[in-house]
Amino acid sequence: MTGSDTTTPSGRRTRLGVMGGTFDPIHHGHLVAASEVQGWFDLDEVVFVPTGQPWQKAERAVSPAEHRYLMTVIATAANPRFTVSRVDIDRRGPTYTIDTLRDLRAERPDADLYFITGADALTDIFSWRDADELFELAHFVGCTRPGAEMDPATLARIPHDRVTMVEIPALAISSTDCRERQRAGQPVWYLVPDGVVQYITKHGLYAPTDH
Ligand SMILES: Nc1ncnc2c1ncn2[C@@H]1O[C@H](COP(=O)(O)OP(=O)(O)OP(=O)(O)O)[C@@H](O)[C@H]1O
Ligand SMILES: O=C(O)c1ccc[n+]([C@@H]2O[C@H](COP(=O)([O-])O)[C@@H](O)[C@H]2O)c1
Repeated sequence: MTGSDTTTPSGRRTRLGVMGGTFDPIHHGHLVAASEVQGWFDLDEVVFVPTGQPWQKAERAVSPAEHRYLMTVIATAANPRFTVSRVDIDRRGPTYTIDTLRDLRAERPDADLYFITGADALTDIFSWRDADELFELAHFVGCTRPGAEMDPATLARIPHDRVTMVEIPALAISSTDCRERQRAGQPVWYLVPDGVVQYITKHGLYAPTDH
């Protein structure tokens, strides 16, 4: 190993977790998953990357990117290892993870990338753009959550040294559930960080008429 590619005090390459999501809104399931994977792989940093245009969610209205970006900043602000990137929201057009990983690699050539995703999202990975190339750019970490186990046939198609499944504490929270609760006037306290509850209220997100 040469001096130019070692950037941590221990001499190993930097490990950068990448947590991509629509985050409409970000919730404690996302934060626990990122925190667990950070510890599991001893990641130096986890960068949260809100999607610009999530093309596979085109059938439903998604909140404006700036709202989703700011809620992600609020939710991650207290953790010194968590950061937020604008690469996907500042790129025009549909968001593809292949572009996310290329952009982050250009920004951080010193780092090994670990893309963190839910098992449900990982099950669909061969429908993503340039799927086979994704595994050359990052190690994939699939988080299982209740009701979202990984399809074994899909798992078998991923190069075995480029994917790890991690069982995280069961947090059956989804953004869909948070939006529906807010629309129904039910509390979202403790499902999302306090600052995100306040942001949702302040900006009138997920109002009853807003579907
Ligand atoms: N409770 C959870 N535990 C672990 N991973 C999760 C959890 N909720 C979401 N994820 C994962 O986080 C990533 C980003 O998720 P996303 O922003 O789409 O949230 P979501 O709750 O699945 O949203 P929606 O209900 O709107 O589809 C995805 O890879 C998803 O699988
Ligand atoms: O690259 C693709 O074609 C692709 C298709 C669907 C989802 N993704 C990524 O998967 C992550 C989770 O997406 P989502 O829609 O479940 O929030 C997020 O980073 C998306 O950009 C990527």
